[in-house]
This record gives sequence, C-alpha cells and structure tokens, in this order.
Amino acid sequence: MIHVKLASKAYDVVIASGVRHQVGERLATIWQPRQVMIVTDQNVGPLYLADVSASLAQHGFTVHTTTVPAGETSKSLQMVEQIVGEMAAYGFTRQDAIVALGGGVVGDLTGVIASLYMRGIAFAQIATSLTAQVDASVGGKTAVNMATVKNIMGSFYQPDMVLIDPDFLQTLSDRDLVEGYAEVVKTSVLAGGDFWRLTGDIKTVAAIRERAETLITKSVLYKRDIVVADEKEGGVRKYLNFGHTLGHAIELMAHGELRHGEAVAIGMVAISERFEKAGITESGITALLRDRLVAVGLPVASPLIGQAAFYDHLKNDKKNAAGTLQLVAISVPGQPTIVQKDLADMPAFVESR
Ligand SMILES: NC(=O)c1ccc[n+]([C@@H]2O[C@H](COP(=O)([O-])OP(=O)(O)OC[C@H]3O[C@@H](n4cnc5c(N)ncnc54)[C@H](O)[C@@H]3O)[C@@H](O)[C@H]2O)c1
Ligand SMILES: O=C(O)C(=O)C[C@@H](O)[C@H](O)[C@H](O)COP(=O)(O)O
Ligand SMILES: [Zn+2]
Repeated sequence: MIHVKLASKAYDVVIASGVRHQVGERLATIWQPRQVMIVTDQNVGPLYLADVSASLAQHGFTVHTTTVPAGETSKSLQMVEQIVGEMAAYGFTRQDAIVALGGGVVGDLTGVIASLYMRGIAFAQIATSLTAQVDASVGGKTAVNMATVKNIMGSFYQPDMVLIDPDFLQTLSDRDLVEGYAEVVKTSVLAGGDFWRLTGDIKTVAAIRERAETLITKSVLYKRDIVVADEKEGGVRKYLNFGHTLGHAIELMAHGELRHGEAVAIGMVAISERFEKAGITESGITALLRDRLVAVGLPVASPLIGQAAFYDHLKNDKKNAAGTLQLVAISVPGQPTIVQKDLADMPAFVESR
C-alpha cells in the first residue's frame, strides 16, 4: 500500500495480486453505499466487469456500467457528454461515485467526468494496463483530446483510491505491456540509482512480466513523491513529461498508428540525443536509454520528426509559456533538469543531432 498525502486530499494506492476480487470490500472502507458508475472499454469489460460489478453489489453499492470503444478516440468530449447523460438519467447525485476499470484511456476519461459531474464526485481507479498501473492512475491528471491536440481539456482531480492488481497484466497483449514499459523506463531514468540499474537488467518482454510488481511499486513510489511535492506541475512534476513534448507531437501525427508509450519512447531518445549533442546530457546516456527501449521492441526513431506539422504541434505543449518551451533533459540518470528553448529555435535544435 502506498499512501499519497496531498495538501487537499490523501488516498491509498493498493498494489496487490488478487485485489481485483476485493473491489467492493476495499471501496466500502472509504465510501458509504451509493450508486456507482463503472466505466470500462470493450476489451476490458468482457474480462473483468462482471466480477468487479458483483463485488461492488455484494458490498451494498448500486452498480451501473458503461462500456466505451477501446483506444485513444474514446478520450473525447463527446464521450464525456454521453456518459454524463447516462449518469443523469440514472439520477446520479453528488453523493454517488464513478469508477474507472481499464487502462490509461478509461482512467483519463473517467477522471474528467468525475471532476465535472455536478462539479465533482467521488472517483476510484482500477488500473488494468501497465501504463495505468505505473503512471496514469496515480497523481490526478485527467484529460480528453481534440483530434489535433492531445490532452487539451482536463483537470487535476485526485482519485479516492487506486487499485492495482498485477494479475490484470496476464490478459494484456505484449504490445500494450511494452508500451507501458516505456513510461517505466522514463521513470527509471528520472529516478536514477537502483531503479535505473533495474531497467538495465530487463532485456525481454518476459522479464517485464516477471518483474512487473517491482516495476509498478518503484514507479508509483517515485511518482507519488513528485506529485506530493508539486501536485499541479508548477515545478518538479514537469520532469514526468520527459520525452512527451516531442512524443505527443509524434503520437498525434501518427493518427493512431503509435501508442502513447511508443511515441514517448521515440520522444525520449530524440530529445536525449539532441541534449547529448548540446553537452547537457552526459555522453553515452542516450545509447543506454535507446538500448533499454530497443531490447523490448519499442520504436526509437520516426520520420515524422522535423516535418512541418511536427513544429505546429509543439506550441500546444502545456509547458509552452509565451513561445518558450520548457524541455526536460536528463543530465545523468537521476538528475533531470528543465531547459528553456524558444519555439522559433526548435527547427535548428531538432536538426542539430
Ligand atoms: N493521466 C496520466 O498521468 C497519464 C499517464 C500516462 C498515460 N496517460 C494516458 O494513458 C493513455 C494510454 O494508456 P494505455 O496504454 O493503458 O492505453 P489503453 O487504455 O488504450 O489500453 C491499451 C489497450 O489495452 C487494453 N487493456 C487494458 N487493460 C487490459 C487488460 N488487463 N487485459 C486486456 N486488455 C487490456 C485496452 O482495452 C486497450 O486496447 C494515453 O491516452 C495517455 O495519454 C495518462
Ligand atoms: O503525471 C504527469 O504529470 C505526467 O506528465 C505523466 C505523463 O506520462 C502523462 O502522459 C501525462 O498525461 C502527460 O500530461 P500532459 O500534461 O503533457 O498532457
Ligand atoms: Zn505519458
């Protein structure tokens, strides 16, 4: 159990094999009986929705469910409106609750609805993908997309509880597992030390599966400490965006061909390469980073980088202030830093490797 204690709110992240069968009893420790809307997707629902619904019903909750199409397109305002409409039709009030059962897409979407419905209702995350378990379910970033801008609408809205069962990963495809592992590598290079050494030992997809619980725990602990220090990304939380400024541009330009973590893998290597050339990242770090990603089959390059549309997307980065981007660089593993760069200078910087 990892406790997240923020100024405004505190909650537990429970990481335990089998916790997927205890959803009702866990949530009954923090919530009175009430209506609960479970949001899931078309892949996760058939596998786990019946069990989770039954567990909640056994503990006195009145359960409703809604299932969205799997994939990034469900992170839309239209989906928010549809589910808010369903909740209103069931008579959900401020005393009721919403539960995300799925990966990062379902978690981000459900978080937006939780923060908007009657200006905010109780919210829990049951994280089923590696991305959700190591990153998305913790820290309260919620968001939906426009076709041309990633995560453009959202909020900081913390869950009341996060349940992470590593056994969910048994049904996750290798591609989706490896995508989540990109965020693990991100966190390990930010953290340095033992965590960075651990990802250096992982050479196969099987090894990710074998070490999943350790990787989840280390990732959540690191993210917890960052979020507690800086909930709303005024300072150190920006580090969690390593690889994302370029990664989000690549993800959008790939029109669904690349998963979030795959684009972040490309983004991390691209930015690290440029900062190494500029002498900000110690020589040799990019190769170490690239090797870890390549070992498990992640992409590390893309012809999309440097195309005209690529520079257009950079201006939508949330770390853009008055035309100056704040880019995350790694000096050495364990020592991230922010480097300011004018948007106008980005083409030269990107061409500089
Ligand atoms: N809020 C945050 O801090 C944060 C952090 C990282 C990523 N994200 C967001 O998360 C999203 C990516 O998350 P994701 O990689 O989980 O994508 P996803 O939610 O689309 O899940 C990936 C695929 O795996 C399936 N799936 C999930 N769990 C499964 C299971 N146990 N068994 C079988 N199939 C399963 C899903 O149906 C989907 O097809 C992106 O939108 C990204 O922007 C948010
Ligand atoms: O929790 C955070 O803070 C992160 O930046 C985690 C990222 O992995 C995640 O992809 C996040 O959604 C990116 O947020 P954005 O602010 O760049 O939209
Ligand atoms: Zn991410």
